[in-house]
Amino acid sequence: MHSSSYIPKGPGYHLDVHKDLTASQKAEVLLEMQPWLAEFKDSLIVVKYGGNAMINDELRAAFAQDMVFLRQLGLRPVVVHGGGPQISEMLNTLGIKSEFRGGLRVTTAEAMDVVRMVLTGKVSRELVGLINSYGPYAVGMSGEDGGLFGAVKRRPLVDGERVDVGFVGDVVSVDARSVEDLIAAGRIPVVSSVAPDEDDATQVLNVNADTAAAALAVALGARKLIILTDVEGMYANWPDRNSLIGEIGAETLRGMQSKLEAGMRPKVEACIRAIDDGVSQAHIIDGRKKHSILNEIFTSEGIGTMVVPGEGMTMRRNHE
Ligand SMILES: Nc1ncnc2c1ncn2[C@@H]1O[C@H](COP(=O)(O)OP(=O)(O)O)[C@@H](O)[C@H]1O
Ligand SMILES: CC(=O)N[C@@H](CCC(=O)OP(=O)(O)O)C(=O)O
Repeated sequence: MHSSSYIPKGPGYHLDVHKDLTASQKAEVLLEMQPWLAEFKDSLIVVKYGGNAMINDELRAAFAQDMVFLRQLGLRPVVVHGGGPQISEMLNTLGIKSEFRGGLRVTTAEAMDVVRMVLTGKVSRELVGLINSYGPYAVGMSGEDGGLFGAVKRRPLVDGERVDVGFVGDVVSVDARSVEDLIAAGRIPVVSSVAPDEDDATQVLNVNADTAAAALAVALGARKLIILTDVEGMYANWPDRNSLIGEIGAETLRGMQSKLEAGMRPKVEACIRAIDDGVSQAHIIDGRKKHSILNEIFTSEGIGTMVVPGEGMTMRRNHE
């Protein structure tokens, strides 16, 4: 059960939250949205919601509300979710050991069952339920449904060597028709990153959710890919907090790729892949801040790190 103090259900709720603003200040806030609403109305936006950004009920509720709000404003959000910490917790409870290599979970057959159960059976169900508590739009599906994803086994480079990480896949084909059908019906598709193995129809593979989100954004011809995570964005000199990147060209980012630490690596790879294949903006933003996605889309200064085609880099000043 969620406490009623933070679930903004009724129209009266916001009156209390914004009691310190005058009527004209409230109107100013709404009006700042106007040019961005004109720009992004009807836009298809793929949002990657990471496990580390799902850390409490309040954040999860705010995210669900944002998805419904975007949909009601006429945008077309599609959610691809992760659930790494939730998978680790379940593996731990079941006494199954798991480790990461090159940012990917080494996935045994036994662990794969748990990955599928947690992502499709638990995280997806909870997210769909929460979104639908604000408006009945969300429909959950996995990369296995309607032939959405096809994947092949992935062998990442770790310290210059190819390593076997088990049943881990990379998406190599996307048939987005099932997702497009849902969008056309006014739904918010909520996709979990499990995909059938193209080399063995009886096997499913564990796909990093950043990778899956990028592949889907490309296949749908999305206007934006937005990756929510547990940092403010990408830092040029991690962990120097004064080095938060505001905007960066994909070519410049490509040159920084080899020096990146785990965690950020799949996100940067996903952003570059999306931009290379026609998505015009990819963002890494802070999922620990409530409604960060609204700040990204509807304010002039935006939030977090934006990746665009080409070269160059500007830093983000005056961030919190
Ligand atoms: N250059 C960087 N900028 C920001 N974060 C970085 C960087 N390099 C590594 N990281 C790490 O990446 C983490 C985000 O990845 P991860 O924990 O896998 O998130 P998620 O669960 O949202 O997918 C950050 O919390 C941070 O520790
Ligand atoms: C291959 C691989 O590592 N898969 C991820 C899938 C979930 C995921 O990506 O979750 P986050 O977005 O929360 O990190 C895993 O098993 O944790």
